[in-house]
Amino acid sequence: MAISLWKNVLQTTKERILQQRGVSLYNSAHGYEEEAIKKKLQQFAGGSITLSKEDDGIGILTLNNPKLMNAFTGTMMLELQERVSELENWKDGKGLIICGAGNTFCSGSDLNVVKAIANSQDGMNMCMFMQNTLTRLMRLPLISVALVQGKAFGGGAELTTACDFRLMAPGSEMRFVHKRMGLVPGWGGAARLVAIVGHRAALRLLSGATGVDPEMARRLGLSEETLESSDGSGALEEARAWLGRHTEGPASVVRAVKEVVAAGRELPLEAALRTEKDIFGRVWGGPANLEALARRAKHK
Ligand SMILES: CCC(=O)SCCNC(=O)CCNC(=O)[C@H](O)C(C)(C)COP(=O)(O)OP(=O)(O)OC[C@H]1O[C@@H](n2cnc3c(N)ncnc32)[C@H](O)[C@@H]1OP(=O)(O)O
Repeated sequence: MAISLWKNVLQTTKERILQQRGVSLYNSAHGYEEEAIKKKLQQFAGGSITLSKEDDGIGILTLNNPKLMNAFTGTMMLELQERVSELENWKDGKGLIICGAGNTFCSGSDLNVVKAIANSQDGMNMCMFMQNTLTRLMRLPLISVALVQGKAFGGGAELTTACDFRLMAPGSEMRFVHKRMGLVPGWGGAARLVAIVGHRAALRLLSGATGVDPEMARRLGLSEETLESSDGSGALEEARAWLGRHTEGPASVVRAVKEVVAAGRELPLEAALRTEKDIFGRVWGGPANLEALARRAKHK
């Protein structure tokens, strides 16, 4: 009796921890040295990650390093972590679009950084740092879209898989180039790709370092839609309109929708069901629910 009670408490605590945003996958118990890798990444400056939080509850996160096809410098990795913390605290947020400056998405890690930290200790720390950040990004209670223009290569392709959806502009390309670099994805991109396209397609894309155009991405279920516009502002407007259709309504409800799906994706069935019950309890009889009942909403 006492043992089963204890097991239940442990299980519930584990579920709560999983659900908590901002909780990192890795800590010092895993040999992760966060302060050491932050200090190292700080030495490789350049580019920036900007976040604009709009009144309609949509955030626009822009990778800015167009000189290097928006490759991730060390300081950009640090800034991404800061922006994710900011988004975790944005209670009015409903959606997020991630895009790159200069009509291209991101060419992965800055190869100058890769060269400089090509030793096991730094590599593992950088890998854990980016997995922590991208897992927190994936778990945000915001519906997220990667707007792929130009190239999304290497870590850039991995970043797109941390979003709920991908929209591709005409002529754009995603490519997991890691194998050609003697690598495998390390930012969580392989695990997420398998979840999105299945293990056979993921193996094909990784083992062939295959370029994926918008049509192939649609066929694989990697992209939701091919946009009409290939220029920066036109594509962004289309992405906003697309996301706007999924983020219509009060933030409390949109965020709850994302949360039940995230629980279903990440938790074992019973834990997911319990989480769904808790989230249901938050919206049931809430202002949006009462308002819909009062207006006798019909769904034609
Ligand atoms: C997490 C693991 C990883 O992400 S490993 C890194 C994986 N990424 C790569 O290997 C990408 C290497 N780059 C490329 O294949 C090409 O530059 C791509 C992205 C196809 C773009 O080609 P293209 O349109 O012809 O432009 P370009 O080659 O002239 O590039 C413009 C300038 O940007 C630079 N650049 C590009 N990508 C990176 C990168 N990842 N790190 C550092 N620099 C990069 C290019 O070297 C070029 O610079 P420069 O004008 O020659 O000084």
